[in-house]
Amino acid sequence: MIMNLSEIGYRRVVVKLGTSVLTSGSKQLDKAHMVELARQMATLMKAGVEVVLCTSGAIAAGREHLGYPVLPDTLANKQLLAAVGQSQLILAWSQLFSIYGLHVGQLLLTRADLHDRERYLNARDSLNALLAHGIIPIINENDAVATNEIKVGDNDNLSARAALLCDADLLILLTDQQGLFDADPRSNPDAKLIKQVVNIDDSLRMLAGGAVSGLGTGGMATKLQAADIARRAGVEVVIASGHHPQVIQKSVCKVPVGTHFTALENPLESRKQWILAGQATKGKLVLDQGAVLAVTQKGRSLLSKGIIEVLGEFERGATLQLIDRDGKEHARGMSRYCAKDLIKIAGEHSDNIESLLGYDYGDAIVHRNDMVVL
Ligand SMILES: Nc1ncnc2c1ncn2[C@@H]1O[C@H](COP(=O)(O)OP(=O)(O)O)[C@@H](O)[C@H]1O
Ligand SMILES: N[C@@H](CCC(=O)OP(=O)(O)O)C(=O)O
Repeated sequence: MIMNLSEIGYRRVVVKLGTSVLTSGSKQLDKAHMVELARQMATLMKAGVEVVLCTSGAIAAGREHLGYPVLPDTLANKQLLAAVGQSQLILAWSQLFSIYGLHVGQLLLTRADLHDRERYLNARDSLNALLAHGIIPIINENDAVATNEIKVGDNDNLSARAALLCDADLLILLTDQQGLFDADPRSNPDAKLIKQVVNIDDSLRMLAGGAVSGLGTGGMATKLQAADIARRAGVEVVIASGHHPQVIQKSVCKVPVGTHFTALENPLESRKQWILAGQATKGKLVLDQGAVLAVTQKGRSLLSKGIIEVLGEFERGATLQLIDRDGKEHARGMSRYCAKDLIKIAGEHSDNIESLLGYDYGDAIVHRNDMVVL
């Protein structure tokens, strides 16, 4: 297939490779296939498209290197395998890209690096510096040190956050299926490929199941979360098979492949992207119907009057999920009050905040500038 790289529509691309692609379903890294993927990425770099690689496979590589016979069970064992495997993985990528005269630079991130605004900006500078020098940034989660508390948890979400971090215009999630199907194709042979997605809603989320076997994390459910984060920030997304011929080139040249997600025309501003992508949610506020309407339809801040219940323990500045009585999440945002204060003022008129607490940080519990409506 001849592709006209001069007509490429994208400037900066994040490619995420799942364990399923890197091992081709086996118990070891499939280096023959990795070299083909490296070749496709190198071709793009040479054509002037900047490529950021988000690679899984550390745990699989660790298991291969140590001859570990069974899947890791405990967190400590996963960390052990990731510590051994990450060095094998980056060595493999470094050798494979060197065939094409390219250098790589490694960034191992945790949620904490994306949570803190200063660290977030530092990581962004480092990514930009690598790209400015024609070096391929290779990202993975820092599994060896990350506990569940500070883990992003899966590389699909991590790659979406990376796409925001480096202001990419395309995110390509490569896996062992042709794309998103209307049911898990492993258990439903008649499942149909969904070629185009313009809106991610609950009915679509219902179709996306978890990972079924091996070392994959999250299955299609986390890929859909990643696609949602990315497209809200104005990044287009492709989910496709990592074994489809020329899949990376085709995605970048807009040749239809897998499932394509259109980006929102009016992407979130950078601070809101950070709220959505960087933070772990620490608690939930249950809103009455009027508050849900005010927040989602009228662009208002959340006031104490509309809060029915406060769930979880959190400090001021924590990111919270704003949910309705049925538990459906409508928005996410940063709270100007801690949980203990909110328990006292929930359901109360804003005028009473000062008398109830002895101080007040303003009427808005979650200000609309600190909120992302989902
Ligand atoms: N609706 C769906 N469409 C496609 N795949 C699905 C769907 N629901 C669940 N899956 C599963 O998701 C798996 C891919 O996710 P995962 O195992 O985490 O791969 P990776 O290692 O590439 O991230 C597929 O093998 C498939 O069984
Ligand atoms: N960070 C882990 C992979 C986590 C993950 O999300 O895996 P996958 O679902 O295969 O993309 C590793 O390198 O093994």
